[in-house]
Amino acid sequence: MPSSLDFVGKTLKCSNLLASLRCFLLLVICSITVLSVQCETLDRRTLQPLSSEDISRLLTIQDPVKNVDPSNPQSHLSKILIPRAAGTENNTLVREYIVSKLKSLNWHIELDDFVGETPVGSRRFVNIIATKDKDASRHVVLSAHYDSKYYPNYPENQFLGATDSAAPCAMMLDLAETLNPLLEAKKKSLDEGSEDDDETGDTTLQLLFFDGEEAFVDWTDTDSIYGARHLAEKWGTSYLPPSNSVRHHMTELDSIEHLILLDLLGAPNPIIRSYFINTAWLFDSLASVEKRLGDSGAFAYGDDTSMTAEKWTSYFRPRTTATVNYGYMGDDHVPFLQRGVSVLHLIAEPFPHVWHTLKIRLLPPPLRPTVRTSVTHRRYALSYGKDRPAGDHQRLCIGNTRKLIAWIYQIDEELMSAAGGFSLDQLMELAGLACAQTLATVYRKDVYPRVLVCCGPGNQGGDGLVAARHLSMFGYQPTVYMPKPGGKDIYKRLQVQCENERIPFIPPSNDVTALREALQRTDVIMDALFGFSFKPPVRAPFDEVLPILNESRLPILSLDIPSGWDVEEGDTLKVGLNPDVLITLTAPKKGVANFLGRHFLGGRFVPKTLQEKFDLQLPPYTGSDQIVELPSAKLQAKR
Ligand SMILES: NC(=O)C1=CN([C@@H]2O[C@H](COP(=O)(O)OP(=O)(O)OC[C@H]3O[C@@H](n4cnc5c(N)ncnc54)[C@H](OP(=O)(O)O)[C@@H]3O)[C@@H](O)[C@H]2O)[C@H](O)CC1
Ligand SMILES: [K+]
Repeated sequence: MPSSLDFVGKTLKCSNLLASLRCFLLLVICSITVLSVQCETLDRRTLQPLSSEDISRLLTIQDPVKNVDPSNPQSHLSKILIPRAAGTENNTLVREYIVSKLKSLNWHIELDDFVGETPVGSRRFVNIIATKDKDASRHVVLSAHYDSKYYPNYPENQFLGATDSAAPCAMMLDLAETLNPLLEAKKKSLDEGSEDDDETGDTTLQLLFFDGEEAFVDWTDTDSIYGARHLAEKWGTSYLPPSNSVRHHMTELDSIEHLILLDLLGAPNPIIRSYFINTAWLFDSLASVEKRLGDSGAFAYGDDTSMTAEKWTSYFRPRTTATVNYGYMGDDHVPFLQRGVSVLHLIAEPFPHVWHTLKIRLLPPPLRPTVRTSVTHRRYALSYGKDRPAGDHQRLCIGNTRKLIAWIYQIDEELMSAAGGFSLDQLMELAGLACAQTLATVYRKDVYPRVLVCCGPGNQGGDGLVAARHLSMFGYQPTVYMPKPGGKDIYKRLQVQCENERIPFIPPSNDVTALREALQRTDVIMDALFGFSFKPPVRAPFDEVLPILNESRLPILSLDIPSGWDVEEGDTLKVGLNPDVLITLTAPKKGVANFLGRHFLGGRFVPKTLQEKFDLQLPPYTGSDQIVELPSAKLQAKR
């Protein structure tokens, strides 16, 4: 499958990604070791800490990169990383690979094989259940899904789902391989009676590889998590034969100590949160294992200096009483959670920026330009916390947009008229501040310090300059890229203000070499290129700039409308940026009605008189916030 391998090489070879995979692998290995090998009782709230010897032993048992290295065609990751939608031949190939690897390690394999009804007809699904000690009556379960998203047509059907969830599956296989000698030694000493530990002796590690997690059409309660729904239902009514260690009427589900679900892991710098209070202690234990590893230098890898003992930063968002939980996401754990299983959901949130996008290099040679296609299906539902805006607001804003673009010009004009009393400087200051606040809300500065603020020649470029100044004040390290500066006096003054803040500028040029270099030193892109006055098609030098930004695979936050999108029609020409986050100013434009990323509203300057005049039903801002988050388009559709 040359196209897949080429794609993998291009996307995953970067050292920070490999370092990230490696870190997570170490972390999971160490934590699961603590859980399955060392701890005395699993439901206790403290786990026995790892000694320095334990850590070095775990690091030296096996090279932590070998199995997750996508440039090695023999790695587990390479073997799994093919399009593998449920019911396809490739899905069978991947399943056979997983099963054969685990069988060779002497794990007990059970297949949960069934036919399910999907919107595209009947499909076969097969969950893989791998148990180290089949006689043990209690299970610490580690799980991920091995299917990839189904698409009917080329090129979308080449979608690989690297983080979703090939990398987690490869991590689980690596874990099985790494821990196997320890688990076997433990079993042997228990069998020989040289270790007297009734509780851990009856607990084993179980790996669940779910099939059919992805929706065939759109994520709904019935078109998603086919494998997990089937298994949770089946296990809820399958009783274990009574024995010394199995109490009467104990179901397979009762045998699960904790179900740990890995999803969307493998991209650099994930933010992982605690979602459930009954596994918060486990989450904290993982964070402390991570600290132990990080501080001991175990994450340092190759030439990448960002993971040294002094520099590494945590993947775990600390739990505080003030932390607002977004509730749970629709994923394979839900049917288990609903039946009372204790769950730890380890998922990157926000989702990796490679997620929801297909980034496919088309082969055979000659290589065609990389195409980036928006994925039309999102597959999760976030239950919103109480502090979220009511779900109707986006509909109300967008519902009025037929005339909105004309209105927006008129609102702008009226704001800056004698009756409105505003100057452009004032509006731009508030707009730019809202944009900086959005970036700081989504991308924390210890993980995403280096922001490349890409500014266009119009007022939106001015918003970008204001945002760059505020970001610098907030402690970020912005760099401004403005290939074609606009002529207005206000932009020159804003540039002076940035220079006084010692913000570096990339010299204006039609040559994109400097941009490419700057992207190597960037953590997140702020797209302040074009706003509501953009008229397709994209002209030079921006026709070169937009694909370079997309291909960088860095997270993108767009101002007002993703650059290159038609304000009314959206990304119809497929040349626009594909941002993860959007901060709309004044009111959402019709063109972004189907934007699927996180969507904020800013521009808290529209006075009551204009809101009434233009019948703008804007959501309420909270306190002194300059922004308010809108429910995603997908959530709207689900309501
Ligand atoms: N009330 C508000 O919401 C406020 C919003 N603000 C921000 O301002 C922009 C709108 O600003 P405007 O100056 O009207 O225009 P843009 O920034 O969108 O862009 C105009 C420049 O872009 C060039 N352009 C247009 N189309 C193309 C293209 N296809 N290829 C290349 N270049 C293009 C255009 O070039 P010209 O050669 O045509 O002149 C312009 O130079 C809004 O979206 C908000 O972000 C205000 O800051 C505050 C109030
Ligand atoms: K933009």
